[in-house]
Amino acid sequence: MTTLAPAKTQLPQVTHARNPGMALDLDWVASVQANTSAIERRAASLGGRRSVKKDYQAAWLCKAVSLIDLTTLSGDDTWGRVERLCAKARQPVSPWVLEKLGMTGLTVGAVCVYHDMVETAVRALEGTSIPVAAVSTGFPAGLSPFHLRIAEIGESVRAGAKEIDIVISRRHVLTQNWQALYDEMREMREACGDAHVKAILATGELGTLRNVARASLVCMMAGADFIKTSTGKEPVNATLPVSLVMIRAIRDYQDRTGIKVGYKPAGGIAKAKDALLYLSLLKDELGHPWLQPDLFRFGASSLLGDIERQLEHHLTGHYSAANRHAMG
Ligand SMILES: O=C[C@H](O)COP(=O)(O)O
Repeated sequence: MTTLAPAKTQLPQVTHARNPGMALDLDWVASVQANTSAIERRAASLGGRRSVKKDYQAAWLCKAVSLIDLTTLSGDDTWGRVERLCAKARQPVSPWVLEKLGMTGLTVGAVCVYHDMVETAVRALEGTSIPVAAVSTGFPAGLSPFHLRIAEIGESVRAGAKEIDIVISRRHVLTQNWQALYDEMREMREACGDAHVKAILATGELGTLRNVARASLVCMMAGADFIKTSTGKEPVNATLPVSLVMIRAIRDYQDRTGIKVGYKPAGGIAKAKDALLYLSLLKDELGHPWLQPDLFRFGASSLLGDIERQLEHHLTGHYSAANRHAMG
């Protein structure tokens, strides 16, 4: 695996490239393979290696911050919690860290909340360019009546969400009903209007890596702007093997259509070193264009806390008492 070179200190704004999609190509879907043992071997080889030289680490950790969809998706979310999250999204790391690194204007990629919290988040982020992402469509199971899932997307867009994270019907994948998956995704895409759409595959519930690869492809054909691993609520969420499969599906889709689709691993990514591993994997497999918020996000509720601790350690050589306490 190659190491990451120094990260640029000037951070780009989020722009939203769109995937127009294409007609469902069932022959292409049928031809998709996934060699599980080769994928698992490759994923295992990634874990043990340093992905970023020590000197570049702080800048890359800040880069990772700019790629986070800072998330709260809990049944006990309150408006106050969402407002605090948005304050953190505006200023994710201390000003002295940015000053030391010669950076300005670092924010997270987006704030991700349930539909009910969209208006609060939009208000709390006023004056910034940080988009609000809503998990709509009966998140996390996606089993509410279809017309209600479509209506929920419309409500979230009207409330100000610029990004909609939809969940697919896992049963369409498990029964290999690619037409149904395509039609569902297409209709959800249309309901999003100008909002950016991320398709959550819930890969931990799809059975095989081949199913993950095929579902990725069908969602991209139907116009998903991003494909996302998980809701964070499945027993198994983002993993490296699943990421390899989805990233390679994105690469194949781009090779054939010229269209770049984004990738969002989500669920259980809580360590700074894992974030760097994902960035390194992305650079190896897709190249630099994907290391930007319009083509890559981490869906994460607690990653930022660990990145802050690692930045502090990196820049001062020690952890403060507060951070030692937070680490347990
Ligand atoms: O989409 C984001 C995930 O729900 C976040 O999962 P996490 O709480 O394990 O970081």
